[in-house]
Amino acid sequence: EMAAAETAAVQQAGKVSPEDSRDFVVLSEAVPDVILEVRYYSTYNFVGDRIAGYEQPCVMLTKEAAAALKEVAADVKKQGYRLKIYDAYRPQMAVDNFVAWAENLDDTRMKAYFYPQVDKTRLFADGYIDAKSGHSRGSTLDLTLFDMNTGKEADMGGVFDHFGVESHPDWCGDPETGKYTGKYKGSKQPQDGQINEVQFKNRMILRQAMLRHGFKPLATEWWHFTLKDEPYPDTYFNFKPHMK
Ligand SMILES: C[C@@H](N)C(=O)N[C@H](C)C(=O)O
Ligand SMILES: [Zn+2]
Repeated sequence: EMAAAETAAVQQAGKVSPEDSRDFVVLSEAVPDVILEVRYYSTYNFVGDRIAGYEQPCVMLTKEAAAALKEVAADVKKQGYRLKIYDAYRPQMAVDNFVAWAENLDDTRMKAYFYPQVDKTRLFADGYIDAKSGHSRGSTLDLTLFDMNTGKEADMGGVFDHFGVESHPDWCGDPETGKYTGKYKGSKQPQDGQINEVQFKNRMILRQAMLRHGFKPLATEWWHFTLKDEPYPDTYFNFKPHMK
């Protein structure tokens, strides 16, 4: 056990125990406007089972990330949307569950739904799942827009955790300029999975809102963002998400 002085020194150095949830908030309390669909608590995810550590249908983030997300929620609300959250803080034990699942190549129960074109052996190598995930640092989340006019999710031309090039933010357009091209990286005309201009623009509405309030994107997944100034860039937390 750590001596009190040692604990204080560790805290001062900006380090924190992976079990310490003190700086985390429950998202539905911090940002009541969000809609939750906790896919790793359910079995409708790329594994097909509830994921280790998800014992409550509860979503947590660092208080810093939640504060930024609250601004995003207000921003998109003015545009007629709410935020729908699929995952946020993810304990390391859940990521370890993904790794163990990936090692069992016989288990492809959910392939048709989540990685139809990508070989299971490539999911980590191609950047769709990380063995050390930003999600475990507590300031990363997966989300989409919910359109309040239609009462449905905005049409993104693809769904959360669809692992494949069709989910790359530069699929069929340039996310830097927001311009739709219908092509992949300016050249290849996609045979399958082409998204239309409305779908590309919907991805951009989400992306622009997230970037305006301090988040950065990921090159492989349009739904995934990390707080740029994340408070724990080196800590991979491992407590189970819980209502406080
Ligand atoms: C598993 C998927 N939802 C995801 O979060 N992928 C990124 C790359 C991660 O594992 O951090
Ligand atoms: Zn993610």
